[in-house]
Amino acid sequence: MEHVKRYHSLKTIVNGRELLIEGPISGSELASYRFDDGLKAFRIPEQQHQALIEIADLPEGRIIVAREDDLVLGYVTFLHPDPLERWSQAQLPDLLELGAIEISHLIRAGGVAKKLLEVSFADDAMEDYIIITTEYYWHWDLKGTGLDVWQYRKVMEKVMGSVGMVWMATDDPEICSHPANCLMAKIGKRVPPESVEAFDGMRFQNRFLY
Ligand SMILES: CC(=O)SCCNC(=O)CCNC(=O)[C@H](O)C(C)(C)COP(=O)(O)OP(=O)(O)OC[C@H]1O[C@@H](n2cnc3c(N)ncnc32)[C@H](O)[C@@H]1OP(=O)(O)O
Repeated sequence: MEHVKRYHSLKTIVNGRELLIEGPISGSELASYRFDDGLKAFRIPEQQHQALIEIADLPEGRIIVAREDDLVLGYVTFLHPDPLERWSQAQLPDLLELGAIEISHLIRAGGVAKKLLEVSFADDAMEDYIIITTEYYWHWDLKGTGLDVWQYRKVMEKVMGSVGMVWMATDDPEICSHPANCLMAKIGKRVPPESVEAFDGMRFQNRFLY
């Protein structure tokens, strides 16, 4: 499968900061930007910056950023699922995982997460993919936001739902281990039925239990 990446962008102002939301961008572009210290939800900022640079250059990888001049203040990643996760079992070339979305405290609750996804899905190529995201409450910044798990889950549903990602059932043990965890997905218009069937097969692997 050819992974087509078409650049889109938009401008917005949050907390007096003029932001450019753009992508997919290349690894070398990302390397030329600074990375905000507050982007530390998944790894220390330097390591996360490096990880995103590598994802940007993967054939299927897509990084969309929110930046003020050359300072990255938010990002979202899309790539094939980790080989250790069940979502990679069928080796679907047209399945991408929204692996991480993070916005700096400096500009949170200003609509930037939703705008990152708006720019991500502005590319018609996204209609060729099943896009999934796995929501685990232990990845959430409950302390920083002061939200409880259900309030945070609501925020994630609003962010993901803004581009048509919907909750989907699964018997994945990690997801089922807490009721606030969930799988969300969007199946693109041009995804063939065989891929959807393979995805459904990965969602339910313990049918004999029911
Ligand atoms: C797959 C994964 O990556 S899971 C992990 C997700 N990432 C994290 O938890 C990292 C730390 N958190 C963050 O980076 C951010 O808080 C995010 C990504 C969760 C949200 O980003 P933001 O830019 O603040 O979200 P955005 O402003 O677009 O808000 C989306 C909706 O949630 C609401 N919202 C956002 N933050 C809050 C809050 N703290 N309290 C109440 N509502 C909130 C917004 O008002 C908006 O609601 P609306 O659709 O009714 O207008």
